[in-house]
Amino acid sequence: MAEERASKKLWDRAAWKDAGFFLNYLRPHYNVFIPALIALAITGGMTILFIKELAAVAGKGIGGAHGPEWMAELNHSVWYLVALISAQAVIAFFRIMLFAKASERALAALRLDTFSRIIRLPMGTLNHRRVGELASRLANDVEAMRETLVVTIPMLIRHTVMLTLCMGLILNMSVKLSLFMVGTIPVVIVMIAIFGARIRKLTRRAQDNLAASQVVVDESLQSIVSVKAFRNEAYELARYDKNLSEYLRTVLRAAVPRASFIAFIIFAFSVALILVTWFAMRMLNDGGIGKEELTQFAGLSGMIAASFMQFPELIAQLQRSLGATERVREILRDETEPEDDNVAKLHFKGEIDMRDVSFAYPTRPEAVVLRDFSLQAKAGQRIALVGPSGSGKSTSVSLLFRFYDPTSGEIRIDGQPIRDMSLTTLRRNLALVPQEVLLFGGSIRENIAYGKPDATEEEIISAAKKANAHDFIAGLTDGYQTLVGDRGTQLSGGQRQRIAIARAILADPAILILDEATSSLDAESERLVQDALDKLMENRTSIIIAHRLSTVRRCDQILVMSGGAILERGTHDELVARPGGLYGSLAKLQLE
Ligand SMILES: Nc1ncnc2c1ncn2[C@@H]1O[C@H](COP(=O)(O)OP(=O)(O)OP(=O)(O)O)[C@@H](O)[C@H]1O
Repeated sequence: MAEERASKKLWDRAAWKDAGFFLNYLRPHYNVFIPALIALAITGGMTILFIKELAAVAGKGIGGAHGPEWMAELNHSVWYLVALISAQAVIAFFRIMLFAKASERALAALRLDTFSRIIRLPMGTLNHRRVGELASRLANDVEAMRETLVVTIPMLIRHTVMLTLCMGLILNMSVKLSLFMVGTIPVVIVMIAIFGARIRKLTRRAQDNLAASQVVVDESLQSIVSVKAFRNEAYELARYDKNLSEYLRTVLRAAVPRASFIAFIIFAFSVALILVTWFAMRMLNDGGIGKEELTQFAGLSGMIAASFMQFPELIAQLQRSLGATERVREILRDETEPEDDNVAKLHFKGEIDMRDVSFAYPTRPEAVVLRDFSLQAKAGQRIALVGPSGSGKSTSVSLLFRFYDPTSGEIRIDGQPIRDMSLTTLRRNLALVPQEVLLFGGSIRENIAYGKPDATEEEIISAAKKANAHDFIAGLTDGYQTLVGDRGTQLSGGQRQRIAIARAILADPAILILDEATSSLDAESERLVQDALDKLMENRTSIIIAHRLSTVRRCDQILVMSGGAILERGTHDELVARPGGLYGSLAKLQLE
């Protein structure tokens, strides 16, 4: 699953090349980032100096130094140590601040860029990629990159500097002892390589299982009403339990190599310690090394071991981050819809001509959803689309918005092919009042102004009045400033619909698409909504995905769809009069 793809080998050159794109975001902050890197190297070096001096003083003291001269030397060393750690603390403060400044700014720019790409992706790509996956890229993958930049890379640099310095210093003290100590390391490296790979693989699988069980939690909580209504709590629990059991099995399987690995590492390090101590004591006995040097050697060796132990985790984190970087990079490479927000405003008359349009969704090219679909509307006409669920009504409308392009045939508005128009001009001339209105978190005012962000207060109120929404809004304590909660749940269906109508009135489109609500409103609410819709449809071309005969009756033309093709077309009276027609039988059913 995702994790499998997320991790990249360190020697994967393509992945590194991909990761290089991030430097473009970091480059503007080099003036801060590079000093931070230098500060990092300096503080790493200071830590080593600190350990070296501390160990030397201890070694000399334990080695038998005493008297006033020694006390003066000791005091001198202590002052030196205090000065050293104070300077280190100050530099560390600035280093962390500088790192945060550079990397957080670069990452914010990357997040903004990524979201701007995602939101401009064409519908086809959005369907293909699934919204949850895209959201997770923005959240998790960029977060993984953040972790790497703010924690992993600084740690890697710090430990590399420290390792190199320590090695240099101990080699300088005693080549023999150093080589003996370093000789124990390859055994540990081989064991890490063998056990580490197996553990990582099993851990990754366990994480996937855990993620799958999390999906069950997310899904069932999102559809909690259905779960409860069907009394399916036990069913969901069983699904969760199944994934959890798989996780448990994998995790426990991973426990065996993990336990062996940890036990072995502890054992191997202890044996190495015994061996090195034995060798060191022999050297001390032979006079090959002094007591002061020996404690220094021990202190620095401790630092080497501590740094060394960090590397496997740091490298694993770097590999995960390389994978995450690649996935973010993929989005940045996806082709987006053109940005043409600054085109001059052009108001259409509203003449629609869809001719012999056929279409299949890019995700399912074998399923033809529209066949030779034709729709002609003069400016100001009302056209109804009726037909069973899945017959292609919504699809034909999404072609008008150019969410997708037809496989064959042509769509023109005011005689111009929409393929040649700017998307902004096209979509600013269209407005959609959907069946189920979801409001954005924000105030009612902002929600109405969504179709025309620069609208004045008067325009907003006038639109709300036409939409029969002003009275109920004015009745709320905060009026137009009332915040609609998570997706506007505190407002009733009819109220939300009237806000959507006000939004469309304000946007003043030449062409209106109306997806009639199927859920029935109470009589009063229905009357208010219908009346608002009638005002909205005045002087505009309207395409109505219709479910009620009352609306259809007054339309200039009705297209009866089935299986992506138009079976019948005409006015209500013409269609009812047609013997054996689908519309006629539907009308009969509804009227009876
Ligand atoms: N994004 C998509 N990707 C692939 N197939 C799709 C997609 N959207 C819809 N379809 C398919 O296209 C066909 C027509 O769907 P469409 O939503 O246009 O029908 P509809 O007449 O509007 O139905 P309803 O009245 O239920 O909304 C259906 O078979 C549907 O499964």
